Amino acid sequence: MIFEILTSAVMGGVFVATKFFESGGGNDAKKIQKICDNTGLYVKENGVKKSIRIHRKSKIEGGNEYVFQIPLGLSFKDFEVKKDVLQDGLNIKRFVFDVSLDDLKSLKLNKDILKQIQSLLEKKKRLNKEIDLSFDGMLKIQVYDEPLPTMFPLNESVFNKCKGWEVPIGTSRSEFITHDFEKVSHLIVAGATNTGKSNFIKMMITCLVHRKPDDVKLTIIDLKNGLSLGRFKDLRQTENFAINPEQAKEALKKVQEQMSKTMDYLFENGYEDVKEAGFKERHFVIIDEAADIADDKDCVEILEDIARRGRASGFYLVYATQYPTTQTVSSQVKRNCMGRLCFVVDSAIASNVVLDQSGAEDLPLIQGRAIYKTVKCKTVQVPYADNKFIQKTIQPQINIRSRGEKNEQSDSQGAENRKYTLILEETELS
Ligand SMILES: Nc1ncnc2c1ncn2[C@@H]1O[C@H](COP(=O)(O)OP(=O)(O)OP(=O)(O)O)[C@@H](O)[C@H]1O
Repeated sequence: MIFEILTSAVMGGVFVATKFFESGGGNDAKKIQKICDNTGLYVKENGVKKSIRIHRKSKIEGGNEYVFQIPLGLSFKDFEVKKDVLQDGLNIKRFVFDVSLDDLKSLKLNKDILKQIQSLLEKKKRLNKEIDLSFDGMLKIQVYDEPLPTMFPLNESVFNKCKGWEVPIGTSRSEFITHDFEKVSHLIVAGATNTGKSNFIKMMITCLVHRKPDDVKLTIIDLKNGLSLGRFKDLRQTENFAINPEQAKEALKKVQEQMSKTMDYLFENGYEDVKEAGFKERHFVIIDEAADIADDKDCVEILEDIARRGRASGFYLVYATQYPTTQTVSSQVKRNCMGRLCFVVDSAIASNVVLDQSGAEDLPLIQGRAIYKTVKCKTVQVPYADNKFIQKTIQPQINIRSRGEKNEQSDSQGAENRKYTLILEETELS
């Protein structure tokens, strides 16, 4: 009996110690204050040193949030630029006992119990905390016990989490995040080369045609020579497909005409927008590498028009670029695109163009890692869309066209002829 009480007490102690060390021994706040002091993040007033002061600590999913008052004379930016120093400081030479409740339950109450506990205690892991900083009059530092996953594979269950006109954006540390085009009609997607923009667009199109096969219409402008989005060209939902600036201009003109007709209809019938009119259809205008048409005045004017009038008429813009500058993302487009998804960029200036704040230049070099912003910024890992999964998912939506038609048809055309038509492939026998 005494033996059982003693071992239970030891096991309980191990578990409590594990949790205590995992949460930073309860002293991450003190550690943050110390790091700030050591790195010069304090002021001197009349010879008296003034450091950051802890205001509140609260539990958040996956970690803790610490709220600090910062002394007059320091700015949020001063702390933001020291993010790496703070994060490394919290992780320096720290080990935790990686012992879960299940591990403890697996212990057997016999004479080997001490050996079993010893082997559990040897099961150590290095701390790998990540932090996020924000400011709302107070400095908020979120300390997460685990880093974000570096891979979030796309599968059908990810699509099933979306409702209405939502598409997956990714997972943050605490939640699955979607973008709802009915709430925020237009989206800018930016990031340096090879960071995951095209993957996001492919994933988004696959989701839309899978979830809304009869209601979604697509204009796809793939200025990466059609290489990245070519597999969507023959979807029955694709009304326009362009691979160069001339074709892009043609496609955009058609979209603008359609949009104007819809606006006229809404006006003549006294509707405020397509939602009120009960229209189910939504038309997505998707441009991958928009910088290539950013100096074409006609194209830019149409894009600005879509960004301005598209919400009411059900035309949604997805504007992706590798080069976010004030020249490639016009102020009109930007003002009307309240959704932003920014992968790592090369400078704080580029981050500012997309997000109106720095931060995306400091993202880790992990493909698919991005900052998503509508109102607040959230760091996410975007789902990775395997081409085989995409192909399998979109296959039922692909029109089969005759070989002759395939050769004849210019890349930007064919929408009207192709819509809802099944044209069988010619064979030697036909
Ligand atoms: N969400 C993701 N998770 C994991 N890996 C990804 C993710 N997105 C992209 N990748 C990887 O990164 C590679 C480049 O992705 P992608 O083609 O989307 O980049 P990009 O930003 O469009 O590049 P570029 O502008 O140069 O065309 C992909 O081939 C894939 O291996």
